[in-house]
Amino acid sequence: MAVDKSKEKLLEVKNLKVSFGEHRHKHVVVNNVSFDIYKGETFGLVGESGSGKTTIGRAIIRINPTMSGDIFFHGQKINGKIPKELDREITAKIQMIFQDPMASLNERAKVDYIVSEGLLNRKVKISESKRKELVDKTLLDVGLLPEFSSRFPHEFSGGQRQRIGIARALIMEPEFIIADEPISALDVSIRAQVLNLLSELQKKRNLTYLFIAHDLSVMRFIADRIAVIHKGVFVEMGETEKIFTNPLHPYTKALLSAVPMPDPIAEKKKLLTVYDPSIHDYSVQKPKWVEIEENHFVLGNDPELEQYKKSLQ
Ligand SMILES: Nc1ncnc2c1ncn2[C@@H]1O[C@H](COP(=O)(O)OP(=O)(O)OP(=O)(O)O)[C@@H](O)[C@H]1O
Repeated sequence: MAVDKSKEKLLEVKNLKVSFGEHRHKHVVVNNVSFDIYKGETFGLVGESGSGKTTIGRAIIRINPTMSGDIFFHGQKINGKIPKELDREITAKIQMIFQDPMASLNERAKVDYIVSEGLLNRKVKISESKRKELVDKTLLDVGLLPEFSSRFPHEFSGGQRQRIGIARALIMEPEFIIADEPISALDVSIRAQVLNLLSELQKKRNLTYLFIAHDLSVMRFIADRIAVIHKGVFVEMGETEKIFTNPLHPYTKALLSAVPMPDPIAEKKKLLTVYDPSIHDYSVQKPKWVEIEENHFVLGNDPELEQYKKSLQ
């Protein structure tokens, strides 16, 4: 899907910085990141382990405080101090699906409770019969049977548990879902099913996704646009097919050439052999983030940008 700029910008992230630690121990892990996500699209974040992808997701959902920059949802600022009413609204409208369905579900609670926990915490209560009806419907929507609601998480397979995680998000009727490596902890044989489920739900419910993954083949399948992040900084952003067929930044090229490995440390080591950040000489001029062609952004200093431009001709 090409970017349709006439569509509403659902989420706008402007010059976002996130840091951890205090004073001398402070380290910035997301540095000056800007992007928009249009309603109905899937925006992918790719980059190696530790590059800051999850931190961005958690900043949007207000788990991580932001150091500077702005995040807007439907044009309303949602980071920093915000009115209670807005906080409540976005708590429902923005949901997250987590990587590890084995760790993210409360083992001692039944599916019925897990799936409707968000509803129970809401200010406006719904009737018990309506709640049950919603749980049943949502379970069906994610391909599970309503009678599963009286069971405990350990009675399910990894794929089914991830479906429970998806149901828990969906029941809140969100508009925007942050899917943080939602299939990477699953058995290879069922990854496609869960990915297809997410695609179907997106169409049926007009959902917008921020999809975080380090596996590029997954990204190519699911994302309309992607941003490539390296050490907390965006190095390239554009339509997925364009990035795959015409990567400009050397880090993007390195990512595309490296086959993903299950062990993040091994993957990092391998990437280091194909991408050496010291190739960039930023001592004279700091790199700029520019739109090198329509909807295609890249980071570079003037000589690099010149070279990228030439390679597009
Ligand atoms: N709560 C925290 N306190 C301190 N440092 C943190 C915290 N959360 C994340 N970090 C650090 O921030 C950096 C970015 O981490 P983040 O989890 O966002 O990366 P990621 O790209 O999502 O990686 P992964 O794919 O491994 O989840 C890492 O160096 C990490 O150690």
